[in-house]
Amino acid sequence: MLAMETSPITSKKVLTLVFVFGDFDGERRVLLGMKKRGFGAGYWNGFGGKVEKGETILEGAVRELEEEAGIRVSHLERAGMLWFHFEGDPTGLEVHVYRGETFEGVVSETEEMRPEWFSLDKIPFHIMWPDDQIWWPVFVGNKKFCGRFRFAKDQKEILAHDVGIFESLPCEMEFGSGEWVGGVLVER
Ligand SMILES: Nc1ncnc2c1[nH]c(=O)n2[C@H]1C[C@H](O)[C@@H](COP(=O)(O)OP(=O)(O)OP(=O)(O)O)O1
Repeated sequence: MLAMETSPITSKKVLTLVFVFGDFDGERRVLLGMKKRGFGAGYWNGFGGKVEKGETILEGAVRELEEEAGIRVSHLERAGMLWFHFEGDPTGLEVHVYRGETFEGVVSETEEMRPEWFSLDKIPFHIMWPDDQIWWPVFVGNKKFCGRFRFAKDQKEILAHDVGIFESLPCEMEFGSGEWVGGVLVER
């Protein structure tokens, strides 16, 4: 067991993260975007960002997808929640993960993201946030999940994490309490 926090979390930012899936002649692919600027630049990721005042988290997810990839989804399914804490930073990140299947519009490069479809057996984990490969199998397995990750100050090394599979969301897991189980996937 690893202690959950060594520096306290006193505030949080709420963010969204959207993955759109598609079938290409029987091959299942996911749309990822290369982040071109700002936080997470240089990583492939889903699409998303901060939820703005006056919008719901779902509305924020739909807006960010359109702003970053040029496409509009009519339905997003809630898939999971991720919490991130960087050593020494009192602001934690609460990320709401969604999956989409159908969309309108043409996938387009934007100022923030360069989108590309990836076959599910060729996900570029080595150029993604290091936590992604931990929760990804649960996510693509269509299970609802929640995960907590404590990163070192360098924002690269994961010091502790805890990922759980749940019947429904929100999950019975909290950001700032309990113990984080180092490197273990916990079925709850
Ligand atoms: N560790 C990790 N793994 C996977 N995905 C993420 C993280 N940390 C993250 O923040 N994310 C995701 C969550 C969001 O989708 C983006 C970050 O959003 P950001 O670019 O900061 O928000 P915007 O509102 O688009 O920012 P600006 O418009 O101010 O540039 O990464």
